[in-house]
Amino acid sequence: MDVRKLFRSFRYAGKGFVQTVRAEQNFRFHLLSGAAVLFAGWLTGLSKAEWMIILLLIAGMLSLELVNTAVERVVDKASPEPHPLAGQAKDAAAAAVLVFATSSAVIGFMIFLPKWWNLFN
Ligand SMILES: Nc1ncnc2c1ncn2[C@@H]1O[C@H](COP(=O)(O)OP(=O)(O)OP(=O)(O)O)[C@@H](O)[C@H]1O
Repeated sequence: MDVRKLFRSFRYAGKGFVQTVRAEQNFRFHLLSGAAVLFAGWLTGLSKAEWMIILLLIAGMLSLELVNTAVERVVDKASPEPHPLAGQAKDAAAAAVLVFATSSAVIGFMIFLPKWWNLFN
């Protein structure tokens, strides 16, 4: 196993993460939202299973946003001029983010709302 190659891959991944934080407002929004959900989870108190679901949703959301950014970059490079297929590729990637964000929000409310309800009743 080539350990240097492995570390190089980690470095490239870190670079991609930092570049996306700098360039993409949506990604910064999702990062902040994820941090807010973690804080809310800490305040509310979650079971181990609930923490695993929340962590999976946050990681999934951030990963999808990174892939969406990659699609945008590739499309911009491959098709700088407007083209219906280029538009469809970007719209499909954006739709993937929206589908995951919506289901994550619903699952998040299903976890948090009953706890908050019990807290205030
Ligand atoms: N090369 C293209 N050909 C056809 N339509 C495009 C093209 N580039 C972008 N579009 C259309 O414009 C929309 C917005 O694209 P754009 O790349 O500007 O995304 P954005 O939402 O502004 O992303 P960001 O602000 O994260 O860069 C796309 O979803 C697509 O419908």
